[in-house]
Amino acid sequence: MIKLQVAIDLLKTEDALALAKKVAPYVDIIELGTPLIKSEGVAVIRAMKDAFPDKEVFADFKTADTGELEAGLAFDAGADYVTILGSVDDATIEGAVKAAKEHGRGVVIDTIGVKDRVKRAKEVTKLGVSFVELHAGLDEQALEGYSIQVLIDEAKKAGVPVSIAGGVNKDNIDAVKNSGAVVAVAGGAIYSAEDPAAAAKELHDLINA
Ligand SMILES: O=C([C@H](O)CO)[C@H](O)[C@H](O)COP(=O)(O)O
Repeated sequence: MIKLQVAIDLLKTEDALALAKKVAPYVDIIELGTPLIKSEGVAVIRAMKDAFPDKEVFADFKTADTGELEAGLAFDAGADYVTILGSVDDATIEGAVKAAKEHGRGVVIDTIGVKDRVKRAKEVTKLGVSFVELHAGLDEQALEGYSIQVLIDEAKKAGVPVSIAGGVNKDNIDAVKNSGAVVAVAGGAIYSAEDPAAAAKELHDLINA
C-alpha cells in the first residue's frame, strides 16, 4: 500500500507541530520541509520525533555535499529519512548511505533539477538508498504548463522504489497511487487547506479505497 507523506513547508516549529497534530492520524510520514529546517534548525526534527514517536520523520535537507556528516546530523536528531540531492556526486550519496546504515535509518534521493529522473533513480538505487523522490519543486510547479502527469509517467517507468512530490492532491491521488509509487507526498494540498485534517483524511481515504 502506498504511504502518505505530509510535507510541512511552514516556518515555525510550533506551527509545524500544530499541523502535525491535526493530520497525524491520516499520514504515515511527517516531512519537515527544507524551509522549516533552515528556519528552525535540526531541533525541529527532535521536537517532531518526540511528539510523534510512532510516525516516520523525514528531514528534507536536500544535501549537496558532506553527505555522511549531514545525514548523521539528521539521524542524531531523530530523523528516519534524510534527503540528498540526486544531482550531486555519487560519493555524497554513498556517505549518506554509510551514515544511514550505522543509524539503521534511510536515505531518500530528491531528483529536483535532475534532467533524466528515471535514469538517475535507477543509478542511485544501486547505491543503497531507500527510495527516490520524483520531484517537481514549488518553483517548477509555478511554471506555465506544469503537470504532475510527467512524474506519474516516470514512476511507471522507473522500476525502482519512488515517491511522487509536485502538487499531489485529491484530483490526482488515484493516478499517483496507480503509478506504482511507494509514497505520495502532499504539501500544499494539506497545509494550505482550510481544514488540513479533513484534507489529509480525504487523501488517506482515497488511497485506502
Ligand atoms: O519539497 C518540497 C519543496 O521543495 C519545498 O520544500 C515540497 O515539500 C514538495 O514539493 C511537496 O509539496 P507540494 O508540491 O506543495 O505538495
